[in-house]
Amino acid sequence: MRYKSVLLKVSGEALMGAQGFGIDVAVADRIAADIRQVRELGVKISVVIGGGNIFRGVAVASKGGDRVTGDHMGMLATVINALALRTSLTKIGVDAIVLSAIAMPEICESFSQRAALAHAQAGRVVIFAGGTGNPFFTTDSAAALRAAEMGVEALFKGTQVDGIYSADPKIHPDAERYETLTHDEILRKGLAVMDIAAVALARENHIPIVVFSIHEGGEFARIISGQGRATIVSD
Ligand SMILES: Nc1ncnc2c1ncn2[C@@H]1O[C@H](COP(=O)(O)OP(=O)(O)O)[C@@H](O)[C@H]1O
Ligand SMILES: O=c1ccn([C@@H]2O[C@H](COP(=O)(O)OP(=O)(O)O)[C@@H](O)[C@H]2O)c(=O)[nH]1
Repeated sequence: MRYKSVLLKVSGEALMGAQGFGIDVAVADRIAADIRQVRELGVKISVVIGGGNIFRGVAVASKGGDRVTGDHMGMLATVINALALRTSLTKIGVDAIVLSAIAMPEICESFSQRAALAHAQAGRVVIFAGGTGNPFFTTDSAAALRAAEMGVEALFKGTQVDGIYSADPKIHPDAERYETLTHDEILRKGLAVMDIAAVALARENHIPIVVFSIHEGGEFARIISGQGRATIVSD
């Protein structure tokens, strides 16, 4: 096994499936099954979940609304997604817990590094909700931050595309796909698959980033086992 402990960033958009908004339970169930498969390989997993399927702060700001309020709404969206993923995991017998960066004790536990490490040690899949808890950040940055706090061996970004390309492959179908890159190359070439703050934080903490398609069932386990299709970023 290439890694023994990883953090998986699940894009909010992935959860909406073909319906274009919200949560497709069948997709959440499939992602949960992928997580269970990797867990069965003996890998410790924690998860940061996005919120873009429900709300993005920039969408409010671009229509003349207040960015900070928009970001608060976006962070709340990640909590909704985290609860859905926990439900899907619990249903298939995987013990999972949601820790939120924004306190909402009636709904889930609040994040602390201590609690997160204790739950992981107890064998639970820890789902981090609420992003970093601060506006003007993204859940990619939250993923790099939690990856550093959990001391994992790699940050897996499960997204809409199967790796990092020389340009956005959705806009430029002829873009070249990279097998490997360094953090520096992503920043230097301005590759937009992950935000700059997230890549810089991962670089500083020497955390490899693995970008792969979350839409391919079983791909997470294949990559962990050294197969599959992904771009691996390391220093
Ligand atoms: N150089 C690039 N390589 C790969 N994907 C890119 C690149 N530039 C832009 N993208 C786009 O970035 C998207 C992933 O970023 P983002 O929308 O933040 O995803 P997520 O919702 O998974 O966090 C991909 O769906 C892809 O269309
Ligand atoms: O630390 C964070 C993480 C997220 N957000 C807000 O939550 C939204 C949803 O997160 P993101 O866009 O990262 O989700 P994804 O792209 O993974 O679906 C963002 O647009 C921001 O408005 C935020 O304010 N701070």
